[in-house]
Amino acid sequence: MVKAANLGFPRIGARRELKTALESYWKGEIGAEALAQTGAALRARNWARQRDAGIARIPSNDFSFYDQVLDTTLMLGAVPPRFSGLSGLDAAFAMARGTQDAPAMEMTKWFDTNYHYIVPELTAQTRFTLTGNTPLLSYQEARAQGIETRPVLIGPVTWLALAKARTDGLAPLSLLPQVLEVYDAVLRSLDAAGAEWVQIDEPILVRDLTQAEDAALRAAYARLSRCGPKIMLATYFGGLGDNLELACALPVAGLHVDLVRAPDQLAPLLSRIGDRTLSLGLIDGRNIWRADLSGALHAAERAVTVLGPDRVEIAPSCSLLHVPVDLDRETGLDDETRSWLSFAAQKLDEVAALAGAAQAGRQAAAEAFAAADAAKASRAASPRIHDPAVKARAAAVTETDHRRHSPFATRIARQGQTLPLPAFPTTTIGSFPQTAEIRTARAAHRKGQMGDDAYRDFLEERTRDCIRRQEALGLDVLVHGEFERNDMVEYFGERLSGVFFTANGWVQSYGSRCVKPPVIFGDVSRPAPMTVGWASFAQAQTERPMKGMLTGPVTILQWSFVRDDQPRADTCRQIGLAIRDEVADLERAGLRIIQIDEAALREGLPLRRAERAEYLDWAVKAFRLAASVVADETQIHTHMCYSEFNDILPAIAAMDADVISIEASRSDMDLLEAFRDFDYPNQIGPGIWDIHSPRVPDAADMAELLRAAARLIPADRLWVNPDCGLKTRGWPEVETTLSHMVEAAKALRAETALAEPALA
Ligand SMILES: Nc1nc2c(c(=O)[nH]1)N[C@@H](CNc1ccc(C(=O)N[C@@H](CCC(=O)N[C@@H](CCC(=O)N[C@@H](CCC(=O)O)C(=O)O)C(=O)O)C(=O)O)cc1)CN2
Ligand code: MET
Ligand SMILES: [Zn+2]
Repeated sequence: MVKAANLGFPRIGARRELKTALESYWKGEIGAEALAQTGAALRARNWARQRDAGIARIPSNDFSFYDQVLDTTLMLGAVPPRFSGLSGLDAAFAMARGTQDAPAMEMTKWFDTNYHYIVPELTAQTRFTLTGNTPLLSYQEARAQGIETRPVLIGPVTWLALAKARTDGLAPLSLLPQVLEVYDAVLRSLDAAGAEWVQIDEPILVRDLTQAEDAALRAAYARLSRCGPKIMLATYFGGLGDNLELACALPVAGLHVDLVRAPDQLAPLLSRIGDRTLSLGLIDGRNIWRADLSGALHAAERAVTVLGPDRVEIAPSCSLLHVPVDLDRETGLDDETRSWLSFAAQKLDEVAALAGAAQAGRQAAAEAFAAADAAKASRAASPRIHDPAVKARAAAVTETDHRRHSPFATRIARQGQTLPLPAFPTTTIGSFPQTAEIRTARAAHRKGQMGDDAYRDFLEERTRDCIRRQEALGLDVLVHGEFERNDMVEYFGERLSGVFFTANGWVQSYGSRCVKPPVIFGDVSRPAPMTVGWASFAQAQTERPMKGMLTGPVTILQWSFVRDDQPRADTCRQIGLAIRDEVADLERAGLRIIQIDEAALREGLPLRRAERAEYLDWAVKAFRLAASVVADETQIHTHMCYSEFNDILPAIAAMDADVISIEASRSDMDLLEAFRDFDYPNQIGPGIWDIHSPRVPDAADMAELLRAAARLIPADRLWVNPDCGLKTRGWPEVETTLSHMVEAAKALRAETALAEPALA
């Protein structure tokens, strides 16, 4: 029988119950017991919901209180010594968030998603021991509720490939044998407990593999296949490509493949899969469009014809972690829009309908198929999607639209005249604390309990206060604080045509932090200025330069759910034009510095090297299209966080921003080596404060980071700033740390004896 399967379900909860519980626990408002209960209730609800939807292969161990990669690190006992003495959840939270004595572990993006994982740290001293068998506990917990599950583990080779060695010359993969000891024990314990299958995720199989990774995969599965449970080896976020032979040679009982991103791999798989079970990832786990069930059924039927029904599973393309929980909570959408959409809960129904139809024909799920066909027809024809004026403008874009008037050297000299700044100028990345007071006021305004005038007065008051505090701290380039914004992408999504937003479409980004990605469904344009009012208001409050603050086209694209009926490059160019209009209006309003954040540029990089040049070409062009409208005197900044920059430096240089701020503190400025090696020509602000940790660094720490930076980058090109915006932090730590940061900048100015011209 064709089985309906799932690879993972969102754990944050339809009402973000986990977020609330975690943040209350961290504040000391609830105890460990209450937090554990919230977790258990979410797991129970998710298992029951999947069973009720008709899912036969239900995942367990897909839950995490913070991050599943971190949980794997804990399971392996690979806890860095600075966290020793802590155990269980408190160890996990200390590793993820840092403590005053122990800086947090690094955090970075999970493949090409906006989900962040905690990077495993390995040294020559790292030893592996099974510590806390959560896969087993979770399997038994579900079983006690009468639900048979397929435990999920991150594969040992992917875990090692994502790890970072802290000992020179240590190759993480050389530790595979020790790691496999632990996996071996876990799998045997699951076997003894009665688990027939386990799901092991090896998404690195969709990347270009090194020879060492290839060999590690062969060694790992030769061993793990002998531990008892049948292994469903899961790959996702792309096609197997030239790793297809390898994947089909591994001695596993089943293989899961992503047929949304790589539909063409079905044919070669059917001829090479041998006697394995094939799990068809046909329902998009990365987007929120209702599936084209009829199209998907063709693929499913081909597989059933070749393999027979017992060796076919139907599944989402990847874990449903990356989509919101339940469309039923979106009561504000019109019927047409709603008919186009599917969130995690609806995707379970789609999987079940497709499995039913693959087994017994489409009449077995006639209603679901009729609704899917109708939605497809309506999206193809809807006049709300196509705007001829936007298409014409995008088609008329020329090469010169992507170019600043003069090269960087000329621009920076002109900017120096109109914008006198000291050496090591200090600034922040944009947002200041989004306090409960601000969120409550926004919620009240949204519900109509606070009028427009009162809300504006309140925000003006907060903005003025923020500017006064920055002046008092002695910062050189100020920001308005972004208090009017719920999120740096959602705010723009709410103001652009061709985009709609949801009320509860939350997706986990890291830890307790969630985002509500806008939905780009049609041609994009800017009906009216989006930020000019707030930027002008802010500039009017101070003599110092104020940065206009925008989110760039690539980041808006990457952090939204995007229409799948035209190339992403085309959508991105339309957004680029909308932001260009905003940049022009900000300059006209008197802003001399404009920051265009491209935090997601690296994240959008295709996982396969062969596809990267094309992406970087259109992504950089969209940024330049947005930025190049200004005069030489106007300084363009950009900002990126959580990025491995090494492989995209030419593209970053090609963006030609006058100043870039980057996340660098958790990696101790390692990142800057790449900028030095590439001879990056423009100005850089390497972050010297890890703002994702509650830890408050002192001035000496930050000065030390600046000295490290100054050894790599000429001092007259360095800026001083945090890693990222300060929205998640509280005011006391912000004021203390920024005063330390200003002190560190002054220390460096004194040491390097660069002349410090007075502020205009
Ligand atoms: N889209 C996006 N992706 C990103 C980032 C980012 O800033 N944005 N930053 C990087 C790291 N990721 C992050 C993701 C989220 C947050 C974050 O702070 N998220 C907030 C939610 C932001 C938001 O949308 N806030 C809304 C809604 C807030 C809310 O929950 N309101 C309550 C009511 C509040 C009250 O009464 O107190 C409700 O609606 O129920 C607002 O301010 O208006 C959170 O999880 O807490 C930070 C970083 C990478 N990816
Ligand atoms: C995730 S990048 C954040 C940039 C934004 N300007 C902020 O400061 O919050
Ligand atoms: Zn950032």
